[in-house]
Parts: sequence; C-alpha cells; structure tokens
Amino acid sequence: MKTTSDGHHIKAGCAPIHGLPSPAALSSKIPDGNAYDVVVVGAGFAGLTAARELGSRGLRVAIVEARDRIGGRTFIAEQNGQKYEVGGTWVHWGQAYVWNELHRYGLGISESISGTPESISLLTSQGLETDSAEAMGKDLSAALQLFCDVDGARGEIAFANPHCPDPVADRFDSISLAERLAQIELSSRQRALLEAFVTMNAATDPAKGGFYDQLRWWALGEYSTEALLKRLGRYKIAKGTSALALALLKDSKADLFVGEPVSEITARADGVRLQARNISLQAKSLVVAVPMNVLGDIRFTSGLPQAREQAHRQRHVCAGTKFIAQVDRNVGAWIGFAPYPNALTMVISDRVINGKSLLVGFGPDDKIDLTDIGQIQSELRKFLPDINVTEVLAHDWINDPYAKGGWTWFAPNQTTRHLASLQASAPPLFFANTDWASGWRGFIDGAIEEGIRAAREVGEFLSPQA
Ligand SMILES: Cc1cc2nc3c(=O)[nH]c(=O)nc-3n(C[C@H](O)[C@H](O)[C@H](O)COP(=O)(O)OP(=O)(O)OC[C@H]3O[C@@H](n4cnc5c(N)ncnc54)[C@H](O)[C@@H]3O)c2cc1C
Repeated sequence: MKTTSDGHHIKAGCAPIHGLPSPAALSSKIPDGNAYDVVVVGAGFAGLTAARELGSRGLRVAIVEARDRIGGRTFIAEQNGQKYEVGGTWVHWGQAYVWNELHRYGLGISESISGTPESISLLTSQGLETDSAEAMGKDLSAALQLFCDVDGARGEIAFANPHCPDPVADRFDSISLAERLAQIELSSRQRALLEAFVTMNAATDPAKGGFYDQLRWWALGEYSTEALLKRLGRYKIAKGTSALALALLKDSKADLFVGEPVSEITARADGVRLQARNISLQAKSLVVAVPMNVLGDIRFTSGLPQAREQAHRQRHVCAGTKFIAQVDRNVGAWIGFAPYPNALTMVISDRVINGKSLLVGFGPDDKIDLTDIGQIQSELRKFLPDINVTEVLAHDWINDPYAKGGWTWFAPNQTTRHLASLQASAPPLFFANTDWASGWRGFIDGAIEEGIRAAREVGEFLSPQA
C-alpha cells in the first residue's frame, strides 16, 4: 500500500513519522490523449461525484488533484490491520446523498461506541464534572433547543426547509454564536455544555462563528438534539471513507492526475485551459471542486464575475483540529466536553482495540500541536487524569495548503452575502464543493450534493437541447 504525504503517526517516546499508508494514495492514471470534454479540479467527494456523473453520460473526463491521494478532507490510514479515519468520518441515512452512494456501492456502516455513551464529563474553570449521559444529555438538549428557538416554534417556522431556507431565516445571519449565547438564560452547566457543543461545531471562537449555521444544523437534525447527534457522530462507513472515494473514481472512468496543484485557469470562447504543476490540459468545460479557503489561490486569468471574485477572497472560519489517540486503558462509552477556549472542546471514545480505548479529540483554532504527543496527553489528562497516550495519528488540516480549514462554518453575514455567488456557475466554469452546498454544507453529504448539481449544469451547458 502506498503512503500519503498527508498526516503523521507518533508512538510515545518516538519522533513523528510523516505520511500514512492509505488505499487512497494513488499514482496518476496515464491517459491516452488529452482532449477532454470536462476537467474536474479536486478529487474530494464533490469532484469525484461530478466526474462519476459526467463519465456515466459518456463524456471524456480528467480529474486533476493537488495531493498524492484522493478523498480531499477524508481519508483512511491503515496501520497494524486497523483503519483510522483521519478527516471526515460519520454519515447517516438522514444524509440522503451519501446514503444513496453507500447503497449504490454496497458499503455498510459500523458504529462508534460513543454514539451510545454511558457517561459524559464536562470540564470547566470550576473543575471536572462527570454524570450519566442521560442527565448531561437532558441539559444539553434543553439548552440547544432554547438556543435555536428563534420563533417560539423550536426554529421550525424560521428554518422550515434547511435545504432551501426561506429568506426569513436571513435575519439570523448577522449575529455570532457568542451574541446568541448572551441572549438566553441557562444554568451554568447548561451554558457550559452548550458553549462546548457550538464551539465543537464551529471549531472556532464563538465570537467568530455565525449563529446561522447552528440553526441550519438544528433544522437538518429534525429540530432535535438526539436526532442531530445521531447524524453527527454515530455511524461510520465500515470499510472507510476511502472505499467510497475509490468506488466513485472507478465508476467515473476518468483519467486521474495526482500531485498536480492547479495554479491557473483560463476560460475562452472555444473552451478552458488549465495549468497545473507539470501538466497543461484543455477541455470544453471545467468543474472547480476545491475548498472555499483555497479558491483564492487559483488565478482565473480571464476574470470572474465581480461577486464571485469577492467570494473567492472570503474564508469560512472552521479551524477544527482532530487527532486519534490510543490510550492504555478502556475508558468505556464516554464523551468529554469543554467550552471555549479550552484546547479540546470534545473527546469521544470511538472503539476499543485489545482492551484499550481509541479516543478522538477535537479542538478549535489550531490550539494543539498535533505532532506533540506530550501536549496531547496533557490535554487528555484534563478529562481522564490517569491515562497514558501510547500512539497518535493526525493530520493538520488547518495548515494544509489544499484545505486551509476543517469542515465548513460561516462567519456572520457570509451566508447572505456570498453563498449564492459561490454556487453560481460562470460557463464554461462550474463550481462544486461542500463549502457552498445547500443542504449538509460542510459534510460528505454536501460534497456529493454539489458534485451532482455541477454535473447537471455541465451536462446542460454541453448539450443544451438534451
Ligand atoms: C477533521 C475533519 C472532520 C470531519 N468530520 C466529518 C464527519 O464526521 N462527517 C462528515 O460528513 N464530514 C466531516 N468533515 C467534512 C468533510 O470531510 C468534507 O465536508 C468533505 O469531505 C469535503 O469534500 P469536498 O469534495 O467538497 O472538498 P475536499 O474534500 O476538500 O476536496 C477538495 C479537493 O481539492 C483539492 N485541491 C485543492 N486545491 C487544489 C488545486 N489548486 N489544484 C488541484 N486540486 C486542489 C484538494 O486536495 C482536495 O482533494 C470533516 C472534515 C474534517 C477536516
């Protein structure tokens, strides 16, 4: 199995080893020509889905990917017979686009044990409090419901359809999570749990994260904390996210160029030209499937509509770090929460290997040096004082030049000012990424939704009469 350039693995007492063995690490598939109907830039789920959709219509497709692997902000690392999800992980049947793909390719699911927790610990400046998951869950649920009840109907009127929000929802786009927190009365435990939860979701200072996205997640989760939590962190793709990425790639029959960051795109009357590190390609149209936070790194030499140019200068604010830590004992079906500015806002026990828990830690604003196993252990010991960390696997998504962020979370006013421009096409250029999906924006599901939308638009552009 090839090794990625992304990610690293550290054993206690040893230096980090950079690169992780992964089935998603691939070589370029050498093409037999370079006349394409469509070139897709980026081999994350949005790009792979667009390529599959276009390839299945008989179009000649090439995918140009900056990294030496596919899957974008998701990939599986394989070590000692175990699979580790380094980026995006959890899926749910309430996420219709990804569920459809799992069914199509016969991919089953497995469960994280923290999806049905027995206990939850809450770390605050007052100390560490551990209670039953039921009692803590009730407090979080009451707090989140109040937080999202902007219309006296649990948000169900204001946000009746999260895939196509009524303009009435726009008025909630101007405030931050912190401003909304200040508007509601809560017990100190409810407040701390809610602050931890929304910081976990936005993965940044609640003063920087927009309230609108939390309302959107709430509506996508059927206006219920329990239903939302099941969608966020219980079910994983049993063979890993890379199995789905590889199935999409195979089905696309596309030529794949890896290790080819695209620097320049030129759109002309007779088609599109793209310049990457070592190659230059031409096509009738092109799908840009890179994240919002790196759109500004590609030069569009023929210019773009003004609103889109402004949108390319925007960055979403999610700065989430994630690591996977093997510890020396079984901590049970457990979750830890801590409000901002703690370096970790959530820790979960994912599974048990040889009687020892595998923990997944999440933190905001790049506060943890993911190559420092000592720092990771001392942050985890704030929740679990007697554990020792034996191994860590992680990737630094925030400083990754092809992501520059985690999942998606918009700042106040970004949705109303820039979402429509990010979604708009500029034929022969089309744009697809989870960062501007209509539904599960910021999730694997949103990426697939976007790939399908962009492919439909390209199809209409290339065969307007069909
Ligand atoms: C730590 C973490 C945890 C997450 N957890 C979950 C989860 O549990 N569930 C869930 O549903 N989602 C989760 N997500 C989000 C999910 O991973 C993403 O929403 C989704 O994978 C994005 O897919 P995409 O195709 O839209 O974008 P990306 O996956 O970012 O793909 C874009 C591709 O474009 C490439 N690219 C960038 N610039 C260039 C360039 N100049 N030239 C060529 N190629 C370029 C990139 O290398 C990348 O391969 C998580 C994300 C992170 C980072």
